Amino acid sequence: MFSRTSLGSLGAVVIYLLYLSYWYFPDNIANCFFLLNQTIQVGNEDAMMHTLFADSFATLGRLDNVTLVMVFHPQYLESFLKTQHYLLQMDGPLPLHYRHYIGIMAAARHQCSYLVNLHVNDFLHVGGDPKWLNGLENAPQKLQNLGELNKMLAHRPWLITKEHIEQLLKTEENSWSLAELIHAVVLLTHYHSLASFTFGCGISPEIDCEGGHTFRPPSVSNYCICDITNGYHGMDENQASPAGSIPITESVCEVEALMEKMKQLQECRDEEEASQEEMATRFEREKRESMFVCSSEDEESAPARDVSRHFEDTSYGYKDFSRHGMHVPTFRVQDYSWEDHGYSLVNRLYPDVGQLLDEKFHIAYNLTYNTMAMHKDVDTSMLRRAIWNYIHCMFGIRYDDYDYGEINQLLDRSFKVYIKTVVCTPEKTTKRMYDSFWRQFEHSEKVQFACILGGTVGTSVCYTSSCNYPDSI
Ligand SMILES: CC(C)C[C@H](N)C(=O)O
Repeated sequence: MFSRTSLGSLGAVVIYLLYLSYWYFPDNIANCFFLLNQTIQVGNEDAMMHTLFADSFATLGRLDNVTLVMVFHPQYLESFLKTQHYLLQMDGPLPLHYRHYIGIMAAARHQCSYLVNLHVNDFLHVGGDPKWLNGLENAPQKLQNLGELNKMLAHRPWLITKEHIEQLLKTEENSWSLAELIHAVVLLTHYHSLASFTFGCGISPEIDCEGGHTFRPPSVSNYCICDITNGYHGMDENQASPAGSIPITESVCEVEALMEKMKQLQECRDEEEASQEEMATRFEREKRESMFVCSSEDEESAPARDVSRHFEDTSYGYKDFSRHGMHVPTFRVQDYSWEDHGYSLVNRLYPDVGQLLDEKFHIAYNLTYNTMAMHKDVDTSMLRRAIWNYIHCMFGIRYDDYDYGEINQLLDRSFKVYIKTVVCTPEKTTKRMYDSFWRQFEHSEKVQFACILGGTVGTSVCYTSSCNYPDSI
């Protein structure tokens, strides 16, 4: 997949650089919501991790913070990098500068200046016209036409209709071919979900990028500098207990209580089965309630000026829809599924990508170490499924055979606030939200959860967009 030229020596250079940075910045690497060097042993002998770092470096020409955080889950990272490499660098319908520009448009839609900046550099590097970076109105009409789809995919994918797709294919002069459009849709969704991952883990810019000076000055040594950029300006009630305002002893019990609930639900599952009507009602209830989940920090804010120029209609977001009491239609997964619709459509028009995405979704869904915080040998499938289905539920996607009553038992409010924010308004995620759920879980488990989020966001948009393509294709 990756260029293997001198990969061995390149790998050695990367590891050496990492080793150096480890010694240069002890305790100060605040690349995300937690300190990486406390949790990842960069110098350990994990061969897969080394290979991944080297591959990532060879492909991207740098080792970015997304890779450093995602490497907690090497299997997922490998699949993620492979997909991204394919989308950005391998033969494909769209020219290279278009691909990066679409990445910019998608990341900007979620106000993710971290990803925007990365792709601005790449865009220029592959010969993109700097004028386009002054705003979407300076880009070719063909890309401007994609703005509407970008907006809907990011915020309300269920509103996309066959007409939206046809429009793009038909606009005579600036029309998209089907293959180009599929490439664009996959890029858009890839970057929408990566924006969720980035904000969900609080990933900050690399040291050499704008805003990337992440050293912690001694005066603010009790919290990570990225709090400042997230609007968390000082000490608060959480200070006494790093895990949140609930004392640590209580949050330890939370893990046990959650495990106990999982056990009870398993027993109930074996005993009684709710009727079809009851199951449908439970889904609708959960979907309705999910619209009203919001955090106390949820305020209106205008998108950062420098990022908003890459898209139009800045006021359009997920929130408008819930505030105005609009309705998210229900899609039964039996009628609209990635397996039956998305996968084959993507594969037909952009060979291999369907396969790569499918693999990524499967890894995200099935990834387990059978741990829950300090507990080992736990079957976590029930919890992971609740998370997966809850996210789909927010997008109106229903699994007939799933009892949505389980969600309320397993996911508490602070957890739902975090999920909802990361999925629907990722730019509003704060360190406080990150800290206040699953207080005793490992950071790697929270990152794992962010991978699941990425997987499901991608799947959701595929579900809803794949069914709207013209019959003729
Ligand atoms: C997301 C986490 C609860 C997953 C868990 N650590 C597992 O290995 O399955």
